[in-house]
Amino acid sequence: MPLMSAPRPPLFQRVAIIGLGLIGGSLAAAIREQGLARTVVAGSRSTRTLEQGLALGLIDEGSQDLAVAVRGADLVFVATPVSSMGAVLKALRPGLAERAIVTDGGSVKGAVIAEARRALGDHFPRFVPGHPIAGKEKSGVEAADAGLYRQHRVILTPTPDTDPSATARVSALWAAVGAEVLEMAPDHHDRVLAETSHLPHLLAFSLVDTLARQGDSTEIFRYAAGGFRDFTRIASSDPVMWHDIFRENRDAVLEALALFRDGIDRFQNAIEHNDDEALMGVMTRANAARAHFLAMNERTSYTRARHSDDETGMTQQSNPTFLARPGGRLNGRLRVPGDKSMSHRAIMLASLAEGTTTVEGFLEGEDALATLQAFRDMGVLIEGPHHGQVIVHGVGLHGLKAPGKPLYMGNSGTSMRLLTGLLAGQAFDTELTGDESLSKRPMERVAGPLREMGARIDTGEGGRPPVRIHGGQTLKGIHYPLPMASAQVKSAVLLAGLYAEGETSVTEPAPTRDHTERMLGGFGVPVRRDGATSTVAGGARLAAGPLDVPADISSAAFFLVGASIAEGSELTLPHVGVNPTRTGVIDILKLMGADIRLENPRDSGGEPVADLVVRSAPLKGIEIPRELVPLAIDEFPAIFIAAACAQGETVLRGAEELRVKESDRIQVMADGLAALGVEHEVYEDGIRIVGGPFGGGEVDSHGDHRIAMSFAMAALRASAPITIRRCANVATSFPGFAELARGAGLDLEVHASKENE
Ligand SMILES: O=C(O)C1=C[C@@H](OP(=O)(O)O)[C@@H](O)[C@H](O)C1
Ligand SMILES: C=C(OP(=O)(O)O)C(=O)O
Repeated sequence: MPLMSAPRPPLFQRVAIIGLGLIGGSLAAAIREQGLARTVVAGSRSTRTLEQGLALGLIDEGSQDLAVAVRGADLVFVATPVSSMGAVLKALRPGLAERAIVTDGGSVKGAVIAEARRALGDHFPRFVPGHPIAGKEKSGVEAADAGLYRQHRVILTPTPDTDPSATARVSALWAAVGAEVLEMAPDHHDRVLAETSHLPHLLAFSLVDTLARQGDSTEIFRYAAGGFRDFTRIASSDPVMWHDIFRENRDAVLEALALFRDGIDRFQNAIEHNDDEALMGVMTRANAARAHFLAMNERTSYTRARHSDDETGMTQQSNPTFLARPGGRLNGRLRVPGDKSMSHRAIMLASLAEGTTTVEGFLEGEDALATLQAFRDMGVLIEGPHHGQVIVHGVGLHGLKAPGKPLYMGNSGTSMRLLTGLLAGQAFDTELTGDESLSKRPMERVAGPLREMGARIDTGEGGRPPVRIHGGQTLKGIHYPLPMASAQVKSAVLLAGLYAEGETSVTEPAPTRDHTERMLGGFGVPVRRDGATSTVAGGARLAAGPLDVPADISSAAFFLVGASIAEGSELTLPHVGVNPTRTGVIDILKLMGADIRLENPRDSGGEPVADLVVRSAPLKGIEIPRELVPLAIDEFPAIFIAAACAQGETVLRGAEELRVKESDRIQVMADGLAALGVEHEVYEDGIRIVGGPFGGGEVDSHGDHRIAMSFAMAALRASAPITIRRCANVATSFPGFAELARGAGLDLEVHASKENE
């Protein structure tokens, strides 16, 4: 919002900046640039600094007398070193107007608040402690930069005595200069900063000093390459400032240092004792944690990033918008990412196995990563993922450890439901949480049968997450007739059955995906299958072995539909899993007239795979056979788009399960179709869609990955662009979708936007 067009009243009349260095000078510059105050005054002991400030146009006036500098100001920003804050506040106090708000930029809050309370006396409620987290290695007024605070965080730490209206005005100022403002208790701030800023600075100073004191230090520095330079960049920071910070935040810094010392001792031990597992454990956990915070800082959609956001409210989510333009066709050969259902199960079973399992083709999407992270949190050493390869060092059926915090399942129903079954048999308690969408999905469907087995499980309001599982229960095998066709419920019961006395069996009303049964077999645990009933015996041991995860037919489905509806298309999708419990989408599209061929059918570790070849073909509307519904359950959003492009009507019934997926997929698809002008009628358990030409428009995916990707494909046949909102969750099942689709010929742009889900 640069100062241009319509004049608006400035936020403040007269702002006094005390201490015109990088931090104070940059705020002065930003206030100037944005027209946020009529007058900016500076107070500084140094005439040279004041002259520079005037010469650079940062301030209108300056005074060496701080009480004079603040006279008549409605906002005072103190940006002097923390150690001098008490004296500075005392010096300016006599000049403060009654309603003046005072705020600061000190990087330690507890000590500054104590000083401010003493120095300001009855004016203390108008003091708003703050800390802009921004800086450069350069210092001084000449480094002032109006953009310094843009997209940086500012933490305000008001006390119970702080006047909320003063906090609100300071917050408005920081927001106006482009910062993201958050509030935090002062001691929390000091602890967090000790760990994330003060400790790394201390380590950088210490490492450089330690090496410099050695006799041959010039040698070391001459040959020190990137690692040394990267690690010690911050040792160039201002020693006086850091001296103050270490002193003022003494307790929290010492605590952080003690924590670090424990960590470094563990590292030393592992090297000394050639403990490869411990060493790899430290580094793979560190890799994962770093990926987590990078994603958080870059505000990418990322399960682990969102987790932290939920916990701390620290960052706002970026939730991209897809803009898909009409026309085009799809051509080429493209491998879609690994199967999501199998990736979840691979991590789970490999973790419970004895020995090391190498998984190839693992889906590096958020849902599968949520499962992976959960097992890391329960002490399993997992290397990767790296180009789809994951190496899991199994801990055996009883080797999981209690996690230190609730396990976050993100957007993933499969993770939460399967884990509920698996955790019901553990000796420790666990809690499973999820994002906004998952928190609305039914969990009693798994908790119910598990309780029949003797598990103790609490679900949240209305039977939804969080799910609390009380460990240490003795489970007994049951026979459970599934009330709905759900592979997740079936799998949860079978996984609990591994821990139960005797046999556990489930009978399903219609066939659903059987990856759990097949993969258990692959790990050497026999699953007896008798018609619709599958049975496992408790206490079996899982034996590790290599696993290959084929490409996900659910992800291929978007391309099967896209190539079918866009004239002139021909696509080859290699190595797709074609387990007969998953191929409903191929059967349905073929019934509609699609031209899809399965080439090179083969077996891959107990799962059938093939290369799919699809060519565009005129589609016709059909009545979808009910028995195909569970075999295509995740593909209906894409099938609805095929129906919209078909000649005649397509009718789906018996699909009420679609209402409890990541969104209500019947209603949300119907709303999107309505936006494009596609005629349809909604039923409780399905939909009727009348095919024909349709337009563009704006569609809300409701954060549902499959809805977003389906409407992207619809653009191939729309007469105008389709804008699809809230597409971040595409990364749950199909990271890289936009690039892959674009490479095949879809005109798709991804725009960043900052909407919260
Ligand atoms: O077991 C699985 O991996 C899945 C089962 C299905 O859910 P339901 O069991 O709820 O039908 C499916 O929708 C989901 O994407 C994955
Ligand atoms: C329903 C789905 O997944 P989940 O239940 O694991 O969230 C899906 O991927 O379409």
